[in-house]
Order: sequence, then structure tokens, then C-alpha cells
Amino acid sequence: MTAASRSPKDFFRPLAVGAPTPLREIPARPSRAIHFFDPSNPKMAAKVPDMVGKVDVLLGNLEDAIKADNKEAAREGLVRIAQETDFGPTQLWTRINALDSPWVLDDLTTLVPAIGDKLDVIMVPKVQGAEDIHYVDRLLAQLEAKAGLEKPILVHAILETARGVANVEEICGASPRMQGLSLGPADLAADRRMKTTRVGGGHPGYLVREDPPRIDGVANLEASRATYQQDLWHYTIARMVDACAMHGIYPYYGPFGDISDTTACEDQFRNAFLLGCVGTWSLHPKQIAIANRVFSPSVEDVAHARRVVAAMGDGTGAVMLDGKMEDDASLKQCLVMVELAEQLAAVDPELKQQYDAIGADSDEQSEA
Ligand SMILES: CC(=O)SCCNC(=O)CCNC(=O)[C@H](O)C(C)(C)COP(=O)(O)OP(=O)(O)OC[C@H]1O[C@@H](n2cnc3c(N)ncnc32)[C@H](O)[C@@H]1OP(=O)(O)O
Ligand SMILES: O=CC(=O)O
Ligand SMILES: [Mg+2]
Repeated sequence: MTAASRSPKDFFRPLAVGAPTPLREIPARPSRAIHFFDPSNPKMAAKVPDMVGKVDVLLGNLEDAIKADNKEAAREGLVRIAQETDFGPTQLWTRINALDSPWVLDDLTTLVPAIGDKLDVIMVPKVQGAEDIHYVDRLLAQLEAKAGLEKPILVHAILETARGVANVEEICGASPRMQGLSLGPADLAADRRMKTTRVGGGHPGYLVREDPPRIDGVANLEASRATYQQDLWHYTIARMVDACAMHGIYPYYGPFGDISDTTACEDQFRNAFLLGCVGTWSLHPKQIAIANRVFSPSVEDVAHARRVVAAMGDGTGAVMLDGKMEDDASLKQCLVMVELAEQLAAVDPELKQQYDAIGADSDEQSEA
């Protein structure tokens, strides 16, 4: 059940007296790359101010990949970085520790009073069901009220347990704070007992093979046959995209651990983009450019989308463009592209220049 234990009339009421009113709509802020950094690592922390304005989201990670001995240093480091940095157009997110860990209560009770006014989104790992979101929701409301915050902090869940996947729709609808979901392929693979040891990406063993050639109707099983590697994550990403779209929140691919294989990383990101994801995680500075490129519609796609919008006039009926039928439905597809391009152009001057440059061409083409 969505909206779970709250009746529809109470869904948008604050969960604590004095807490900010929940948002009715999650803002579509560009978040092509959610860049992870370890706030307890001095080298990484030193790079954060320079990344402002160059990446859509900076995420101070407190969970996995932070050594147990460094958990407190990471939390304190994040507070210090947030207080000292003007994030401008870049969002600040954090990933807190798991809800059953010894650190999470201190994460929340420290971060919200200290930097709650700067934190846009809290990513919650290993979410199993709506009950996990309800717990965080109420606690955040109490802490926001106590801190006198005016803007609600949003919540993002990582889909990385089999039970979480089974409950994906109720997780998305558990609170008006829900901003989105990310795929967590590493923990999910472990929880499902999948037999891959990679952090995201494909596997050469997960494939389909073309049929054997036949001679006089007899299959030649000795002949060499092409194989095609399949995407281990297709099913989960597709479920995640549908659940997010149904609840008006945003789906993301997660980590791609083979930092050196930028080509396969780009492929995995693009599959997610094409299926409907709005962004991905970046674990290393070199993955930011890949994410920004992949999750920004291409100039050609935007040009085509604008031509369809222009050709469709009042948006009804059917027209032929370049030998292809366009109608009300394909117009909606094109509007997704055009709206995304506008949102990204507003924060990315280089992209704006590219999209503006084709604006004139596509106008000319549609007039011709
Ligand atoms: C399954 C999951 O939960 S995934 C999410 C959790 N994992 C993470 O957050 C991992 C984040 N990334 C990292 O820890 C690191 O990038 C690693 C360990 C993968 C690689 O680190 P390194 O071996 O230092 O990489 P490399 O030598 O190429 O780094 C080059 C420079 O970029 C810096 N750098 C590396 N990663 C980052 C980052 N995420 N943010 C900022 N700076 C970074 C390094 O400190 C180094 O700085 P320097 O030039 O001043 O020495
Ligand atoms: O947290 C991410 C994952 O893949 O696990
Ligand atoms: Mg994980």
C-alpha cells in the first residue's frame, strides 16, 4: 500500500509540530552525477570547493567505503565542509549509515542541527520497506522542528536488498520527502546471492548465443556463433523507473566500480539514461564528465524533439516528418527531451550554448 499508514488527508502534514510543510512536488533539479567523496579523506575533502559548479550533486559519504575507525571523522568532516563551503548551484547530499548500524542515530542528530539548512537530500542505504522511510521521516521532522529549519530535507533510498526490490512501490510512496531511488548493485548482488563480484556493470557469462547455422536442416553445433552480453541490471532498473515515475520521484543508476573502464561505464550509464534514469553516481572525478555527457540529451535529439514540437502545432493529430509518423504520444516523448534540455541549460552554460546553437537550425528545418 502506498501512503501507507497515513490517510490521504494527512499525507502532506508535517510529522512534528513546527517542522516544515512537506513539498507537494519534488523539484526537478539537475542531478546527472551524484559525486561521492569521503569527508574524512583530506585529499578528497580538499577537492570539494573546486568541484562546486562543475558537478550537479556533491555527496558526503558516511556509509560503506568509510572505515569504521573513520566514521566520526567523516561525520565531523562533512559538518565542517558544509559550513565552510558556498555550494552555489550544486546540491549537497549525504549518505548516512544503515538504520541498524551503531552510527546512524548520531549521523542524523548531528547533521540536521549543524548543517540541515544546507543539506538537500539524505540518502538512506539498504532500505527494506516503507517502515524504514517512516522511521527516518518522523525523526527528521522532529529534528527539523528543533533546529527551526524552513525547508524539508528530502530522502533518497538505495535499492539494494531483495526485500527492498519487492517493496519498491511502497518505498517510493512512503513519504512526501521521497526524492528518488538509486540502484545499489553491489549490496543487491550479495543479498540476492547473485554470482558476480563486480560493483555494477555486466558479466561476460550472462549472455545469449545466436542459433547454430543449419545445413540441410541440420544444426552445425561445431560452428562458431556470436554471443551477446546481457545487462544483469535491466530488470531492477526497469522496476525502479516505473515505481519512481508512478510516484513523481527520480530514478538513478548507482556505482560503476571499474574506474579504469570508462567505456563500459559510459555504456552502463547510457542504458540507464535510455530507460528513464535522470542520473548516476560518480565514485572518481573522471566519472563526472561521463555522467554529465550521458545524462544530457544529445544536441541531435534535442534538435529533433524541437522540430516535432514545432510540427505538431496544437499537439493533436498526426504528421509526417522525415518519413516518420509523429502524433500526440511522440510529441510527449519529445517534450521530455526538450524540458530536460531546458533544465540542464539553466545550470550548464556550455550545454546551453550547444542547445542554443541548434535552436536556429531546427527552426530553419521545421520552416523548410
Ligand atoms: C558500493 C558502494 O557503496 S559505492 C560508494 C562508496 N564508494 C565510494 O564512495 C568510493 C569513492 N572513491 C574512492 O574512494 C576513490 O576514488 C578510489 C578508492 C576508488 C580510488 O582512489 P585513488 O586510488 O586515490 O584514485 P586516484 O589515484 O586515481 O585519484 C586521483 C586523485 O583524485 C582524488 N580522488 C579520488 N576519488 C575522489 C573522489 N571520489 N572525490 C574527490 N577526489 C577524489 C584522489 O584523492 C587523488 O588526489 P591527488 O591527485 O591529490 O592525489
Ligand atoms: O551502495 C551501493 C551498492 O552497490 O551496494
Ligand atoms: Mg551498498
